[in-house]
Amino acid sequence: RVHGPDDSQNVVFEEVKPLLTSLLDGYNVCIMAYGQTGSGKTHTMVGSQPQRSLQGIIPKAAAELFRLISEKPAESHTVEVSVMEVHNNEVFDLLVPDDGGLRRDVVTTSSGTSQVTSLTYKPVCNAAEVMQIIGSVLKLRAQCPTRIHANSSRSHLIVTLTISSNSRSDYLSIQPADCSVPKRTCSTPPTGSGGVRAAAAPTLMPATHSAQFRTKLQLVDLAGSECVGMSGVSGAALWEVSCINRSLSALADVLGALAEQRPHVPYRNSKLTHLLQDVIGGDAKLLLMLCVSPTQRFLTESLHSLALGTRARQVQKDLPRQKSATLKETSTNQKPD
Ligand SMILES: Nc1ncnc2c1ncn2[C@@H]1O[C@H](COP(=O)(O)OP(=O)(O)OP(=O)(O)O)[C@@H](O)[C@H]1O
Repeated sequence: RVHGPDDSQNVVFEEVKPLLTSLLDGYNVCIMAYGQTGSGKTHTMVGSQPQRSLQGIIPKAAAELFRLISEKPAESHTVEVSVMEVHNNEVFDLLVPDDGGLRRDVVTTSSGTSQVTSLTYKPVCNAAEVMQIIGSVLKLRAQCPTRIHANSSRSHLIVTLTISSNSRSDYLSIQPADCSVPKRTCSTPPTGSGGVRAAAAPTLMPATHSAQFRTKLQLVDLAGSECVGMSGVSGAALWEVSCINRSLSALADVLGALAEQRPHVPYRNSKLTHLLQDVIGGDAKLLLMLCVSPTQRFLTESLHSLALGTRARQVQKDLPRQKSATLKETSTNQKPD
C-alpha cells in the first residue's frame, strides 16, 4: 500500500492495526521505518505529541495493544517497555536512570534467540505510561544537524513492548526461562527503576494448561540511509554515517539471505540485526514502512529504499503454527477451549 503526502497518521495506522492482534495470538511483531535521512521516519513512528491526530505508530500501537488487552480477562496479560538505541554499532539501554544510556551486549541464547543483557524492562499499564517513559528518554537519542535535516537522528531507536500472558493458549507458546513477571497493580505508577528486571531467555514450548507465554512488539525508527556528499558531514559525524550505512547494509543482507532461503542468515554482522533476530525471519511478522522523499533530487536514495522493500517482500514467512497440531500435542491432559 502506498500512502501519499495527504494521508493522515490515522489513515496510515489503520493499515498497521490488524498486525497487533497477532501479538496476543503468540507471534512476535516488528514495525520498522526505513528511508533516507529526513524522509519522515520519526514522523511516522513517533509523530507529534500530544495532539492525537499527529501521533505516530508507536503511541497508536501502544493504545491499540492496551485496548485489545482490555477485552481479555482481567490480569491475564502484563506489559513491560524497554527502550534502546543502536549508535555507532553499540547498543545502549536508554532506561537506565540518570545516565545517557548504558552500553549493553547482545547474546544468542542456547535456544537460538537473541537477548540484550541486563536490559531494563519497566512495567506499564496503559499507553500514556508507555509514552511518558519514551518521551522522557527521547532527548537522549543521538542527533546531529546535516545539510539535509537539522534534527537528524544518528541512531536506531528500538522500543520493545513485551507482553506476558497467563491465559490458556491453543498456540505454541514462548516460555521464558525465568517466568517471574513483575507483580504490580495498575493503580501504582512506575517510579524510578522500580520493577526493573533483567531479560529472560525465551524458548519455544508446547502450550499447556494456563501456559504463560511472552511475545514482543518491536517498534523501530531506523537512522536514515545517507549519501555523505549530500549531507556534508565530517569528523565524528562521518564515522556515525559509516556505522549507520553499514548496519543498514547488514539489514539488507539479512533480508536478502531470508528471501533466497540461504542456510546461513548473517544476523550477527551488526548489533542491529543481531538484536532484531527474533522479529526478522521465523514466523514473526515484520512490517517495513518505507519513507520516500517526494522530490526528484533524492531519486537515487528513493530507488535504494524501494529496492530494500522489494527484497523484504520476497521473504517467505515460516509456515504459520498449526493450531490442530498444537492441540494434538496438548490434548493428553486437557480439553482445548
Ligand atoms: N508526512 C509528513 N507530514 C508532515 N511533516 C512531515 C512528514 N514527514 C516528515 N515530516 C517533517 O519532515 C521533517 C523530517 O522528518 P523526520 O524527522 O521524521 O525524518 P527522519 O526520516 O526521521 O530523518 P532522520 O533519518 O535524519 O532522523 C520533520 O520536521 C517532520 O515533521
